[in-house]
Amino acid sequence: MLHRLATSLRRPAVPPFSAAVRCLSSGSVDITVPLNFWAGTRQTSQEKCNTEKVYEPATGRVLCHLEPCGAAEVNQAVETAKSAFGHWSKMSGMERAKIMIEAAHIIESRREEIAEIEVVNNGKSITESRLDVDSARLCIEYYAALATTLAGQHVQLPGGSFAYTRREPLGVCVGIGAWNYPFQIAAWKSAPALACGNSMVFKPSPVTPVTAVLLAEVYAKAGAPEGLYNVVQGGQETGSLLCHHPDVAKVSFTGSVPTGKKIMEMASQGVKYVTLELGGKSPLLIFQDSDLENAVSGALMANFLSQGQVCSNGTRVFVHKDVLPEFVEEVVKRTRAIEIGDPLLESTRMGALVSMSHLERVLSFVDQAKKEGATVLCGGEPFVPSDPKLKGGYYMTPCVLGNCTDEMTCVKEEIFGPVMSVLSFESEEEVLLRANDSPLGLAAGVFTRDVKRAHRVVEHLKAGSCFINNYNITPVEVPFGGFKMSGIGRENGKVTIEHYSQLKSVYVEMGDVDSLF
Ligand SMILES: NC(=O)c1ccc[n+]([C@@H]2O[C@H](COP(=O)([O-])OP(=O)(O)OC[C@H]3O[C@@H](n4cnc5c(N)ncnc54)[C@H](O)[C@@H]3O)[C@@H](O)[C@H]2O)c1
Repeated sequence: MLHRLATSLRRPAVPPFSAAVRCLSSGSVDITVPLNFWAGTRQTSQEKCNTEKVYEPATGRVLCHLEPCGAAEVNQAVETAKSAFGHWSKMSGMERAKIMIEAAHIIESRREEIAEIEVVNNGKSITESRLDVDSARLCIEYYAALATTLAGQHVQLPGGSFAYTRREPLGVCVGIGAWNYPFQIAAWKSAPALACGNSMVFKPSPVTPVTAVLLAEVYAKAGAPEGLYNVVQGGQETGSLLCHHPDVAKVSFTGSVPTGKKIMEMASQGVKYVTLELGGKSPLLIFQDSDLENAVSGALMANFLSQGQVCSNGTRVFVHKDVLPEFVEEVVKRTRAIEIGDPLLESTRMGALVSMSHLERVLSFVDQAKKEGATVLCGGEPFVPSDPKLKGGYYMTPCVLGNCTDEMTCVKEEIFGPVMSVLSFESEEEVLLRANDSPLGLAAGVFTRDVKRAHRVVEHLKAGSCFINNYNITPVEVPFGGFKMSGIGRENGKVTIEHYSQLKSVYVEMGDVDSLF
């Protein structure tokens, strides 16, 4: 997911924070500092016996050991968040905005450092990682500006009486993140939460624990009160402790549909607010009148960013039968040309998948597709880079599957890897029915030169984010979220303020009480 490329490709105006940690190389990083953060500082966990290995996807090396937080640590983090809430929620929007803008400046100055560490932990290319850091910064800037605009309403009532509303924060909010956009997800959740006056305890995925704690350091350095944004590490047990915690007012979750259902269930026990950003199996419709070069570019953007590990990916590519041969020839040619390898190199366009088990899962979807009658037009194989230090990394060649039909597993299930399924269609009516035939509805795209068709098609697509003549562009000013089982609530845009605040109505009597008794 990208925000506007043109603005985001610029270099930061401020020099990097620390030259000493710049220009990391794959296979050279060991992380030994504690990865939990609360009460304004990094914290070690007491659960030393349950440490888990965290890997560097580019090399397969162990990068660090994760110390999952148990009940005692979760309680401490929530307690410190509660105490910060008391102070932060009383501050004016302007005061909060000042600290958030400072955090954005720090991110800009540390852009390269954060982007490189994200690459080392996640395996995506440095080019994409920089754009993720920019998106995180822009999100914080955007909500800092909105923090200054939060206000209630005044309602005139009979006899000079009146009412007013106050937009108030919820309290301690929990963020639980997926591993595909670790730093960006942490920012997309914390920025609106903090702007509204909440505090946050964030739990990153145990696969990518490293950069959420950098964000904690950034907020602290920017002047946030101690405990405003905290990080607890761990997997489902830690997550579940957070969801059940009586002092938590809201859970904002990004991850898979099955986990999302569990989160909703747990939150329901405390009648807590939830935001769910879940999986997708989105359609991309390419009509016969499309600008084909742009349509091919769009299909590549819809499938191969972050090694295909993007929730909104348009993996069901429906192409009108009249342009199918031409489309397939070009998309295969350009997919074969994607440079795979060391994600820290500028020339790399596709890095490593996040883990060995995930790579194996994605490859098994390709095998299954072959068994079900799809044709592998290119890729779908494990890839071993020539650089010896990358031999243990989790690479595969990006795959285009042809001859796909709607019943195939590769067309029905979220693969979450670099695998594009190409399907043929004949009419608008038919393709709309097929595109909407999914329990998921995160995103959808259409390529056509016919402006009426574009808007007609979008009106009928059952998806939260629709793209006309582009794909996977996510400006922070625009709401993002799913229809159907792809989620509840929105991230980004003005509307998200409503998901992190509540209205209090205040009635003011200017006359006497007109008592019935
Ligand atoms: N809609 C979006 O914005 C969006 C963005 C990114 C990823 N995703 C989705 O995320 C999925 C991939 O991410 P993943 O593999 O990390 O997902 P996941 O559901 O396995 O895990 C997500 C997070 O939930 C935590 N978790 C797992 N079980 C839990 C439980 N019982 N209680 C509390 N927390 C628990 C994990 O530790 C992790 O932090 C894909 O389906 C993808 O589409 C959606």
